[in-house]
Amino acid sequence: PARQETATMLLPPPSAGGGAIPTVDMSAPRGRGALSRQVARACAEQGFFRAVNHGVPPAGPPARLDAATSAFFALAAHDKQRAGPPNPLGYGCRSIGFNGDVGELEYLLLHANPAAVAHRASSIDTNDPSRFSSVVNEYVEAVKQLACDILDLLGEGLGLEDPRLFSKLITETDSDSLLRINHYPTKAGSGGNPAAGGRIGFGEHSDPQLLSLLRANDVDGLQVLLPDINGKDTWIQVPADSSAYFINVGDLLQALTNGRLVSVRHRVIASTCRPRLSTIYFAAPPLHARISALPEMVTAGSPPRYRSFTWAEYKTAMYSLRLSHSRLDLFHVDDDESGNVCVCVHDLA
Ligand SMILES: C=C1C[C@]23C[C@@]1(O)CC[C@H]2[C@@]12CC[C@H](O)[C@@](C)(C(=O)O1)[C@H]2[C@@H]3C(=O)O
Ligand SMILES: O=C(O)CCC(=O)C(=O)O
Ligand SMILES: [Fe+2]
Repeated sequence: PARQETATMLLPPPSAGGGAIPTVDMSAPRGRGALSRQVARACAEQGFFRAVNHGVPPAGPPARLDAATSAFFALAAHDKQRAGPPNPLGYGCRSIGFNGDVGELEYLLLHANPAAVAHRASSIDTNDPSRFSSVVNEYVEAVKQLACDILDLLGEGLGLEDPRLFSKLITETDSDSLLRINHYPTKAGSGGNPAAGGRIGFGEHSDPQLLSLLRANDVDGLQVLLPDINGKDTWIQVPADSSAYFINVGDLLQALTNGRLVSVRHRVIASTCRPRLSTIYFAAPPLHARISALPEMVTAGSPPRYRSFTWAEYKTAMYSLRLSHSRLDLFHVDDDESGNVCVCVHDLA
């Protein structure tokens, strides 16, 4: 079996990432066309970018959510456990998913719809659950708007017949989007010594959904796996920036675009001296949404790479697998099959 990273393993130093990670100014200083091409290019080449001037005021919903979630993580362990164990939603500590993955973190995983948030809030903030719900809901609204803007830019940049197709998937009332808040505490006893060694905070993986929008405090730790100039995959350190959103392509966007956009692998190395707090919005379609390559993304030279599946089917597969599994591979069509489909598409054109 493949060797799994353990929570205490020492890791080779990552490369400094400043140059390799694209920054996108969402205020479109060079116009919307240039912006949509830049977003599409970053998602095709790196599957990852840093969004600045994104229009979500840091002192507004993000600050209120950070205050509410920090107050929760500061509670005594038995009070936090009222919101757990994760099923997979709820409060979790160290254990990730159902298949034995662990990391040096605790977290809250919430369904992003208001009814689900209200249901959970009573076990998270026993004093004022409705305040907790409204803080989460206003954050979700703000970040969903940003997700829609980015998905529309992608639709335009890729030249889709319906450029709103991606954003429509996440604005459906039964969309399956999630909000995750991760807290990586410092290691007790390390004495704030940064040389104490890297610990796996959140192991290597790709995000299964369409698009993820991550905001974190000023503590480093996020790394993305990108090819270096010789094409060798290398872990790149993402410098912390609490004023930015870090955007990554998820597996579903890779499947819909027939591999034009890439679902980037990433991980978190927990700092030994300062706690990291990160919040990730995973934009997802409804469970019944069917995912297959868009006709614009299929050509004679680029036949369908993945067989069609629903988001519900994909979720069932993903929950049966370890975090590091490349789960999209399960849906890969073999070369013979894709050759046949390609002939059909060509004939119909
Ligand atoms: C080990 C697992 C945790 C995870 C479900 C899975 O079986 C494989 C995918 C994992 C992941 C990674 C991105 C997100 O943090 C997450 C919420 C998701 O949708 O897929 C987690 C899942 C989880 O923690 O439940
Ligand atoms: O906590 C982070 O900074 C990233 C975690 C992550 O990749 C995830 O929750 O899917
Ligand atoms: Fe992730």
